[in-house]
Amino acid sequence: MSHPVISVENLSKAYRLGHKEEVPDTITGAAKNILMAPWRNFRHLRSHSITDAEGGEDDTLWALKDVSFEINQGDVVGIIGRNGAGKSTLLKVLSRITEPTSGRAVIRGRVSSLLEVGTGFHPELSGRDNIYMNGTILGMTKREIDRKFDEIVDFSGVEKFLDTPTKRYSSGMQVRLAFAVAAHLEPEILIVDEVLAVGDFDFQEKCLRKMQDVSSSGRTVIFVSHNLAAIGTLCSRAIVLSKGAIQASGTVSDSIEEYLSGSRTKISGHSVRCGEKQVFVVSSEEREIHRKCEEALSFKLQFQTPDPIENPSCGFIIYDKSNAPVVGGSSKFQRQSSGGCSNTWKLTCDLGHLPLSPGNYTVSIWLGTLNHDLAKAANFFDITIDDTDPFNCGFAVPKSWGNLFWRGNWHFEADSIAAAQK
Ligand SMILES: Nc1ncnc2c1ncn2[C@@H]1O[C@H](COP(=O)(O)OP(=O)(O)OP(=O)(O)O)[C@@H](O)[C@H]1O
Repeated sequence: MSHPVISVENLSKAYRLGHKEEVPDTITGAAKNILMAPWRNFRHLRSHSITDAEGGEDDTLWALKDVSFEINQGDVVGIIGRNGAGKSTLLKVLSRITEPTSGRAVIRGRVSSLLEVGTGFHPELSGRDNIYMNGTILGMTKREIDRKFDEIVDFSGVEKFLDTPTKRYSSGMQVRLAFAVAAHLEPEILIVDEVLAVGDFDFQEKCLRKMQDVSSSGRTVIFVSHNLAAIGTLCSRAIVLSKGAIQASGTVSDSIEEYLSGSRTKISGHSVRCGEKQVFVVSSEEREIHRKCEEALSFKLQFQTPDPIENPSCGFIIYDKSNAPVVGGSSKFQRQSSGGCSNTWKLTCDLGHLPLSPGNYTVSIWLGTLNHDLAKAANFFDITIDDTDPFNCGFAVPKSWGNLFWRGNWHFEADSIAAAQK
């Protein structure tokens, strides 16, 4: 049976605003940090009591506030949250790069982490020396590192620069080597912060595959990313952080749903499962569209797919309150798509001046390619048409007309011949 390898209890981390904490950018610095921790904590307690005595903590920012969770051996856990939610701070505490202000994180196993660019490398040492230094810190013998060395170099693609100090590497090269080192040195727990933001598509793919390999060999992976589709593909569960606290924790699908629904920017979203572990994330800019009759109607979607797709297509059906379809359309039937290949797409669908009668409607959407279905989402967003007198004539459109009203061109002519014959 799997047992907890990480137990986080009431973990909090405060930063003083305007007093940027020095975060070590090398493993040696991190080791020094750990040795200095008791002294810093003592200083922190003193400064806290001084601040309290002065009656204010206004300059304190809680990057993490009372966070508790457990992670079992073999779990692959995604950490998601908006910018500034505390994700990187949590990973830094788990990697012992920074000390918590209160609470604790108990880690059982050898941790290897890929945090911010440059963390974990000594800038003056060559790529080669950094590989050996990291392996040694992880408790590996020289022979063990020798065995992994070629694989690391091959994965990172920095062979030509192995004897160059890493401070001369581009940020992309540093991340490539750092990920290769972190993932190949057989850690029991692999912690990775947003590796997918750097590097080209092939490298991102390679990283995801490597993390999958690490997890399938029973190791624990903790992975921070803003790429929700990648989190869905890789992780078995997810934790959502919001303003330093846990907003949700559970299955990836539920957590992503919760994350998208809690958005301050009013982005609504659905994560739709297709296949075993694949999560397809779709978000719309508005959850409720309010329009006047015949006012131009459009909707915008963003979607991420686990694998890149070509020629995406979108369809929609608008339903009335009794769930009867009113009208639908599809870019596939109109053979309108986009060239290119990507796993992140933005779409604007312009419906023009659709003459919907006043009332409430729901919209379901379909996404796919010209040849395949990818996902369907019912009740994706609502449309409310909220004026009752589109003709501006003092009469409401009767419900009995149905869900569409029509603005025809009416030509009346007095039929004078017929009138004369009477
Ligand atoms: N070394 C530091 N000194 C002072 N404040 C910090 C420090 N590191 C982080 N913070 C603050 O703590 C909060 C949480 O930051 P953190 O980097 O953990 O967020 P995040 O969720 O990783 O964000 P992002 O998605 O943008 O990377 C932010 O308000 C940030 O400004």
